[in-house]
Amino acid sequence: MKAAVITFPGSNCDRDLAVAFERIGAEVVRVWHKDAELPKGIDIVGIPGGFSFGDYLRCGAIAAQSPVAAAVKDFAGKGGYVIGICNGFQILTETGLLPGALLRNAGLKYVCKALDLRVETADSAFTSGWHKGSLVRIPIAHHDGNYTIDDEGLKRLKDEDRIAFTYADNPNGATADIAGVLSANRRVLGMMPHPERMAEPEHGGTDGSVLFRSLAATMALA
Ligand SMILES: NC(=O)CC[C@H](N)C(=O)O
Repeated sequence: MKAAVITFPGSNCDRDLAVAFERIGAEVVRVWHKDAELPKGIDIVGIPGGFSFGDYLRCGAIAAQSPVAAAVKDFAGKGGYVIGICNGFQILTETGLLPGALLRNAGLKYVCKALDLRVETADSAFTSGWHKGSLVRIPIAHHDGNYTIDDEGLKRLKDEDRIAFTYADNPNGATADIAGVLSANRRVLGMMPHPERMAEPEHGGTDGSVLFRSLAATMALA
């Protein structure tokens, strides 16, 4: 399995995401935001958390205009797997690869804590290691995590079983408690919580590692 991890000016979880991929045996190639092409032969792109371009304009808006974003759109358009975590999720909504938008937290404060998520579907390469309804503990760290989508978009996500995770106790005002969503082909995941920060016993828990192990199992079968 070969993973590309992208770094933007202001990314701060790129190394952590690379380590999480390496722990499942993946070869990781680091990609700079100015690269207009992704490395050959990759199975998945990881867009890490952080504060790309200082969160100016809107979180993820400038990153979504970078040369690498066009390459990621092309990769996803051909059925490639992409995971965007936190700022990565914000970037994926800004590119249009995922629906909805991440607005300022309802409480207007940066929230940084571990909390419980409910796995809403096990039908994806990212969540197949859990059961629908599993409760998992994974941390959040954001000020713009208030996932917002109109009624029609929400209905579509529900009808197509594309809500990956919800918050057990909504920390940011997100529509329908949504913490993570899948693309229509189920190969692009965006999520505000950080599975790479809860992936080793030293992190205080290993629930996040299930996501990476699910991916490894899918890739092994491919
Ligand atoms: N941890 C992160 O990726 C932060 C995301 C984003 N910049 C926010 O604060 O909302």
